[in-house]
Amino acid sequence: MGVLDEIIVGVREDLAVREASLPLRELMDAVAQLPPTLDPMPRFRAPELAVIAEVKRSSPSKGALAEIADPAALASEYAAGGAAAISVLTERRRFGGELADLVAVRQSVGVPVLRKDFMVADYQFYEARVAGADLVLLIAAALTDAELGRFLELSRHLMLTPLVEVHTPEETRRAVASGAALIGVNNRNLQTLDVNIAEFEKLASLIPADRIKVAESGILAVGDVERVASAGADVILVGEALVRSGDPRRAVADFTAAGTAARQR
Ligand SMILES: O=P(O)(O)OC[C@@H](O)[C@@H](O)c1c[nH]c2ccccc12
Repeated sequence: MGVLDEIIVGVREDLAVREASLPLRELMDAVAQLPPTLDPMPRFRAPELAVIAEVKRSSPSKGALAEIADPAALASEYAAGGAAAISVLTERRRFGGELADLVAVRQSVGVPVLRKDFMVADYQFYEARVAGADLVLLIAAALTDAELGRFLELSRHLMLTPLVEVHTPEETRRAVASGAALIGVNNRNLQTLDVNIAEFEKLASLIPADRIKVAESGILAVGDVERVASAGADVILVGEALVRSGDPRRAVADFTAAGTAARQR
């Protein structure tokens, strides 16, 4: 079993516990009372490179990355640096996150918030919406075509913007065929955890011009930002480099400026 499959086993166990204490029916009732979500697409379509800045405590590949006692404070710094959106990892066992982090972040920033998790059941989408998410991640490698189609539909129904993540040519083809407007190339293979930012360069050419392209993972320095921006990234998703930077506001601003300049060359 690869790392992705192992993570999903744990995700399903944790999900069963939450579902037993808060039934889906109650989440569905709560959804009806919510204000509309924020639409990230206008900013993602702007000429400036967009940075999705991630709140990430640890990862299966690197272990502990940063303490992050106050995710809301970190997110405020990201927003002040010009982040187009904030990603919050809510997976507990391997990434040290929880849904409460997303609730706190939502209350502290005015930009769209992505629930970054392993979405495998309807329940998680209702949960994301009630917690205040505007976007959700759909990992093509973890979903059948039928599931992908169903979750895209459910996202639309809940006014959540889906980010469909791919890592192979075949997954890219599936994501394009699904009609997803926002497609992310994960430079990290989630089964082996190998990272190579050349993955974005390879797969970006398979994504039609009418979709928004996101480069995810392994973007550690300004040179990496320039490289993926030159290869056509509209958006970058960055965790490690920002949580370890010491000055997250500045780091987001620097990446945005470098990527924007590279796009204009
Ligand atoms: O910390 P990095 O290398 O900048 O990566 C951020 C983000 O791309 C990564 O956390 C990620 C991308 N896709 C995922 C799917 C699940 C968990 C995590 C991820």
